[in-house]
Parts: sequence; C-alpha cells; structure tokens
Amino acid sequence: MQYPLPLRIFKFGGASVKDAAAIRNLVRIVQEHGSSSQLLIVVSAMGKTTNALEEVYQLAQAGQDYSEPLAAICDFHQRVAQELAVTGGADDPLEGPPTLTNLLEQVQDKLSTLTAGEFDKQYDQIVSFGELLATLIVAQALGAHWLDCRPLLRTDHTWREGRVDWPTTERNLRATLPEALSRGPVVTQGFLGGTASGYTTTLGREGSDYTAAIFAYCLGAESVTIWKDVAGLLNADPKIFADTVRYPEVSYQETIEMAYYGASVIHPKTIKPLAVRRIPLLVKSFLDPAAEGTRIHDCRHGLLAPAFIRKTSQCLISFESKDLTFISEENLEVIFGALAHVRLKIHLMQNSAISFSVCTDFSAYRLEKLLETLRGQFTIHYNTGLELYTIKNYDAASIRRLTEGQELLLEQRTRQTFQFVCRAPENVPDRLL
Ligand SMILES: Nc1ncnc2c1ncn2[C@@H]1O[C@H](COP(=O)(O)OP(=O)(O)O)[C@@H](O)[C@H]1O
Ligand SMILES: N[C@@H](CC(=O)OP(=O)(O)O)C(=O)O
Repeated sequence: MQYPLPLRIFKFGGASVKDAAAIRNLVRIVQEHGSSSQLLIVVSAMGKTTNALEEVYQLAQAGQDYSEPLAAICDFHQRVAQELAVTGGADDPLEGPPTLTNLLEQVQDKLSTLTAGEFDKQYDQIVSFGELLATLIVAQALGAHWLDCRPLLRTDHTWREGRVDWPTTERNLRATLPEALSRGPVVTQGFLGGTASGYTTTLGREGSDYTAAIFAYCLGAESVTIWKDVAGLLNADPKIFADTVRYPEVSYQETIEMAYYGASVIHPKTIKPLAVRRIPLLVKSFLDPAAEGTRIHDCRHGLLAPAFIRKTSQCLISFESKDLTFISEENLEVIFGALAHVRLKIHLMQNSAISFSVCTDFSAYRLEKLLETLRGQFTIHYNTGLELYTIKNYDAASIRRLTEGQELLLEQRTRQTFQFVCRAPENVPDRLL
C-alpha cells in the first residue's frame, strides 16, 4: 500500500498503561518517537485488568457476588480518566466512540444477563472490556481517533482463541484504515476480534502483540514496535534468571522458536505474519525509549548466547497400552485426537515401547476431560506441579547451571535445544536462577 508517510505500528501492553503516569509516558513516547510517520497504536487492557475481569466473570458464572471486584475495576478506570482529565468519549454513541460510562454500564448489563452454558463465548463478551476501556482512555489522552477493531478484524467462532479470517480482515482494514490514518494517529484494541455475526472474540491471552502483527501484515506497515518494561529481547526473563543479556538483533526463525518454547515477552503467533511480509519487529523499553532495544528481522547472525526459558504449572501425562502391546500409530492417533479435542497443547513428548508421555500446561478441567475419554483404552499416570525448562543454543555450562541438584523426570536434546521437566520447588518464592 502507498502511504504519504511510512506506516508504523506501536503496541503498548498492560504494563505500559498500568496507571495515569504510565499513560502520560505513552503520550510522550508517541510525541517523541512517532511523529515522522503515520501511526497505528494497539493497546492492551490496563495493568492486570484482564485477570480482574476473568475473576469477575468466574464469580458471576458461579452465581457468586462479584459487585466488589467489578466496582474496583470501574473505580480504577474512572480515577485514571479523571487524573488524565479525559472525559471518556462522545455523549451520543452514534456520533463517535462510546463514553466510559457507556462501556461500564454495558459490562454490568452483560454480567447480569449471563445464560447457562457457552462459558467461553460469554467469557469473550465480558473480558474484552479491558481493551475497550483502556483504548478509550488512551485515545483521549492522545487526542487520537478511537477505532473499534471488532467489526474489522474478522475471526471464526473459536472463542478465547479466535482464528483470523485473513482475506476478510485484510479487505476490511485496507478499506477503512488509510483514510483514518491520514487524519492522525489511530488507537485500537489488542487481543480482540469479531465474528461475522457480530460477536466479540479474543485471540488468546497476551494476544495483543499478535494483533499488532495482523494490522502490520494487512496494511503493509514499515515496522512494528512493541514497548515493554525490559530493554529488549533478552536471553531469559530477568524476573526469573540472573545476569541476562540483550540480543541486539535476532532472526525471525530464532524468535519464533523462543516464543514457542515459552519466552513470554512475545506472543508466539506474532512473528509469522511479520516474517511473511518481511516487516521488522522492534522490541523497545518504554522506561528508556531512546535505548536501542532489539531488532527482529530477516537477518543472519552467529550463535546467540544460550537462551533460558521456563514454563511453570506443567503436567506430565503418560499413557500405557492396557494389554502391553506397543504404542502404535493407531494408539498415537487416538491420543493426539483426544489432546486436540480438549485443547491441551503438547510442549514435549517422548515414547517408549509401551508408553507415551506428553508435557502440557496443567488444567484440572481439561485433564479430567482427557482422562474420561482415554481411561478405557489406556492406563494413564500423571504428575502435576512441574516445570519445563528449555535451553536454546545450550552448552555444558548452561546445562549444569539449570540441572544441578534437580531430579529430571524427562529430558530431551536436539543439536540446539536441551529440555527437561522437573518438580517445581515447594513453598519457595520465585527465585533468580
Ligand atoms: N526473553 C525475554 N526477554 C525479555 N523479557 C522476557 C523474556 N522472557 C520473559 N520476559 C518477560 O516478559 C515481560 C514483558 O512481557 P509482557 O508482560 O507480556 O508485556 P506486556 O504485557 O506489557 O506487553 C518482561 O517483564 C519479562 O518479565
Ligand atoms: N489484556 C490481554 C491481552 C494482552 O496481550 O495483554 P498484554 O499485552 O498486557 O500481555 C491479556 O492480558 O491477556
């Protein structure tokens, strides 16, 4: 697409809009770093609002009193809006964005009219308000245009993990955005989409990075910048690992693998659309916006410093055939089918003659459904309370650093990657490894 100025996309996550001071910082960043281009700004829910809305929704579903946590969410947004002296939208919703009050009334309304069943569908209708509220406040603080992405970013009906309808989304965005962008910065929601029948969907927790990539792909953006509370893409999460180092430049391939193994700084679906259209992804610090950060793009580089990744709350499930026959392709087909059906993603797998093991995220609900399906055919053992560690580009020292003193329940290595599952330490606070 041709733009009078290059189109850049900025994505601000929960930490970068956690309160009024953070939003003032966002405004400064946009003024100082976004002025030489057309700018689309993708914003997530403020701070931990998505978790708070999940909690309210669960209480409402359970028929319990949710008035206090809901009031806390409403008060919080109203206080931030007041502090920033933003009024919260046009009085007549037909003329422009809704007001903050409109949105808060809508969420209350939806919570009081929940119906039995369709848990995931109703989850999306409620939890999506975090992004709607945040974008309204940020758009007003910036004096920018507020765009409801839901009629444009089309997904199917896979609630809580909407699958993007790329041709329709591209057509919609190309028909709408260039004109809006030519008038100034546009602010829209991360994490949200909409179905053809007008229902809201969400793209999977922490999916706002992915939204930025979807917009970039469809609109042919020059670059995407995700503003984080870290100096860039590091070789490990600095909240868990000591002595981290920043990668100045990383290839798409390497980043996809890190995100896949669980480096939570970038949502795993973000990279592919950018790589396909060769759009660079810049990871920069909103605490030090002038600093270099990390450039993820089509590049070649030498071996990177070993990357350490931890996934918590894991579950190791082993299936044995009941008659001691070999684990066959037919048996594996049944196991994979059941795992897909209950939506348990496999992070690691290993098989022996009569048993097959997988490491997945722990969900009591999904595990129970899996056991119900497969108990008749297999003897199933499982362990919970586990951690999965991955070391990319490992060497002997990095393996020693993580495994010393650990009992490994399962381990696996390829030429570049070493992975193991072990028990999470009991009653030990998060520690720097
Ligand atoms: N390899 C890594 N490099 C940098 N940060 C990482 C890495 N792995 C995990 N993180 C964590 O990711 C966090 C930033 O991502 P996230 O919380 O999703 O940001 P936001 O929600 O603001 O977009 C950091 O605070 C850090 O704790
Ligand atoms: N607010 C959503 C989407 C998101 O991406 O958030 P963040 O950018 O703060 O990770 C969530 O918490 O899942």
